[in-house]
Formats: sequence, C-alpha cells, structure tokens
Amino acid sequence: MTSSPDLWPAPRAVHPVDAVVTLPGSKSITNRALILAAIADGPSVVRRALRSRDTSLMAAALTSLGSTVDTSGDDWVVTPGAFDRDAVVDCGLAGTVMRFVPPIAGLGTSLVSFDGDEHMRQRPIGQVLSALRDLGVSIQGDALPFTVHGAGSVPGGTVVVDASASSQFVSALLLAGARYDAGVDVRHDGKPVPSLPHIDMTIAMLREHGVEVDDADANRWRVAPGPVKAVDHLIEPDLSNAAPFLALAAVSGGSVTVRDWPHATTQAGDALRGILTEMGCTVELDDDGLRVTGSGALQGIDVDLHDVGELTPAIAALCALAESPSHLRGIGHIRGHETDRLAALATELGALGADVTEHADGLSLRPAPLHGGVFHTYADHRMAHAAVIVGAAVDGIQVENVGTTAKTFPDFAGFWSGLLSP
Ligand SMILES: O=C(O)C1=C[C@@H](OP(=O)(O)O)[C@@H](O)[C@H](O)C1
Ligand SMILES: C=C(OP(=O)(O)O)C(=O)O
Repeated sequence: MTSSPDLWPAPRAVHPVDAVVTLPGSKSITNRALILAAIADGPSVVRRALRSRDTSLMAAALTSLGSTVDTSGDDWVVTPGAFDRDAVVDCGLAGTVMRFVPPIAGLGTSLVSFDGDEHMRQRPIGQVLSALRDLGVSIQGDALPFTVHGAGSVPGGTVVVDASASSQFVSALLLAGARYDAGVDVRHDGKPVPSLPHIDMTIAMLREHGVEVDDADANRWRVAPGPVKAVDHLIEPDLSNAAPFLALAAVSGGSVTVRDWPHATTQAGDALRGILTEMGCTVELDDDGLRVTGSGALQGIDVDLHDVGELTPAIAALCALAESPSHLRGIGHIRGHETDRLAALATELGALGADVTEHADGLSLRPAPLHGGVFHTYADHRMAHAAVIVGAAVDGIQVENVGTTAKTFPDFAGFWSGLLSP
C-alpha cells in the first residue's frame, strides 16, 4: 500500500481580504534572547516568546547544557546554570541552533554533540567551527554531526571568517564573545556578508545586555570581555512571517493590518514596507500597526534582496502573479537556507506555469498565466508561504507538507484558513 501524500488544498481568496492580525513573536529575536539569557549573570524573562519548532529546539538545547528554561507560559524564564553535563543537541533545521549554541557550549566543561535533520547536514557551518578552533575551542568534526569539548573557558581573541554564506557565522561568535577571556575581534574576509540587519540585531541585543560592541569599521566587530547582564525582553512580532499575510492583501485587493509593527526595528521583514509599496500596494504604519492595501494589480520589481534574503520566497510568489517582469538579485546565499531556495522556487513556480529563470544569484520572472498543481515545500517553511500566496490567487494549488511552517509559526495553516473562510 502506498502512503497518501501530505497535500493541503490552499484556500482561494475569492473576495478582497480585510483583516487585522496579531502574529507570533520573532524567531530571530527569541533565539538570541534565549542564548544571551543562558550566559547572563542572573535569571531573564523572554516575554511573548515565539513557541515554534526552532525556539523549542533552542530551549531544549540550553536545558540539556544545564540552563533552566521554563516555557510553561507566554513569558519564558531562563535561569543560567553551569554547562557541566554531557549533552546531545538536536539542531532540527534551525540555523540559529546549529550556529549559536556551539560557541556557548565551548564555555562549559562537558562534551556536547550536535546533529539535526538530514538536510541540516548540508547547511554551511565549517567557518564557525574553524573560527571556534582558532579562538581556543576543541571540536571534533567539520560539519554536522560534530562534538564540542568544553574546557571551562575560551581564550578568545582575533579571528578571521568568511561569512559570505551566512551572517549567522558572525552573530554566533559575537553572541558568546563577551564571555571569552579576551572577548572577540571578528573580521570578515570574502564576498559581501548577507543579511546584515541580522548582525545589527545581534549587536543591538548585546548592548541591551550591557555588552560593549565596536562595529565602527566595515567587516569587523569587536566584543569586549565582561558580564552579560540579565534582562527582561519583550519579543517583537515576526516581521518576516508577516510576508504571506501582507501578500494576501496584495493578491486579493484587500487590506491586512499587522498589529504591534515596531516603528524602529532591526528585523529584515521591515523591508516589506518598501518592497510592497514598489509593487503597487498602499502601505501605512501608524499606532494600529502596519496596514497594506492591495490595488488589485501587482507590479513586478527589480530588487537586490541580499540584506533580506529570507523574504525571497514570498516576494517571488508575488512576482509570479505580477503584471510586469521582475528580477530578484543578490541572493545566491539562500541556496544554503532550509533548501536551495532559488532552485526550489524556479522548479515549483515553473511547474505551475510561471515564466521563471534561475540565475546563480537570483531569479527573473515574467508574466504568465498560472494553473493549479502540487507545490512541494522541501521541508522549508518559507516555501509553504510562497505556496499559499499563489494558492490564494490560483485555483487548485495543493501544498505538500504545509506542517513544515511549524518551524517558525504554530498552526500556520489554521490561522491562514481562518482569514480566508467565507
Ligand atoms: O540570525 C538570524 O536570526 C538569521 C539570519 C539570516 O540568515 P543568513 O545570514 O544565513 O541569510 C536569516 O536569513 C535567517 O532567517 C535568520
Ligand atoms: C534562513 C532561515 O532560517 P535559519 O534560521 O534556519 O537559517 C529562514 O527562516 O528563512
């Protein structure tokens, strides 16, 4: 007997959608807050923490190292503990767990081994491991699975990394750096670092924890040695996960408001304001939140997404539905995300009739009529977001493994259906 494929019929937006939504917290902020809390000088509270696969894996990793993480309520309480027990860390498909936990595991006195989902073994990590070795951490292995041998302290100092594959390589070293004997002086040598807002997020959060960071020079970041203060942190809504909801306003010619949109933020998703304006939407930020109103017609866009690559799947879906051509550039690094997103988007959008060309570092899309079919997600939450956006506009889209959205959004499919039910 063959098992039935996990297909979910994406609901169509048959009327303009008019909705006000409260979205779950940011994955990137929650996981940084958890890491910093685990190496802080006292208990911290992570308020309105995102409860999702990536953040649960982070909480579990920190617990296995020796911290106490109380996730029973909406506000998670983290009490640091000695990292003195041997542990096995499951990274799942979470880049933040695979890259941010090893540098703090080096501070402990135990053996900590890391593994994850099958595809996680393909995602880049070698530069973090070699940088940690240069900083004095003993590690067995050059890719997943690997083991960190904690020696009770890390000398730290100057290190050179090529962070062109992921900004998380830099964030990982900076997050732990204050607890290294000499701090860290991290220099990047290579093609431009992607996703720079995420490094700004790391720096801003370190400073909130009382850590001194010097980022005055391009491609160089210095973290002074010293204590990490415990803080009470309120997590912003996840602005990257807002993409499909704002896109729904765009494709249905309706209006969607995301509550609590911060007026100042380091989140990459804030770039959606400019991108959706350029695609023909009306975008207003006020005390109610961020409201996007679709005009009923979408314009294509020529844009460099190097800084905000994680928005690509949702933007590409919109481009496939636009009336004029688009070119998405500067995003070769997203081939190392949850899947090779450029190949996956070209394949899946192309299979539905889109006129799409895959380039080494981007995608071009030209207007073409789309039709129904199965949209494969490759276990990538943002591929599922692309699928439901197309499905809102095109009859007969079936999303394979929509449950993969649990990586960063609990019950995404239920929430999405609720907005589209008649
Ligand atoms: O530090 C972070 O929280 C993230 C950094 C970015 O990674 P890359 O620099 O690998 O693109 C981003 O795409 C990812 O979703 C989250
Ligand atoms: C690239 C992403 O995730 P990760 O944190 O696993 O790198 C993403 O969420 O788009």
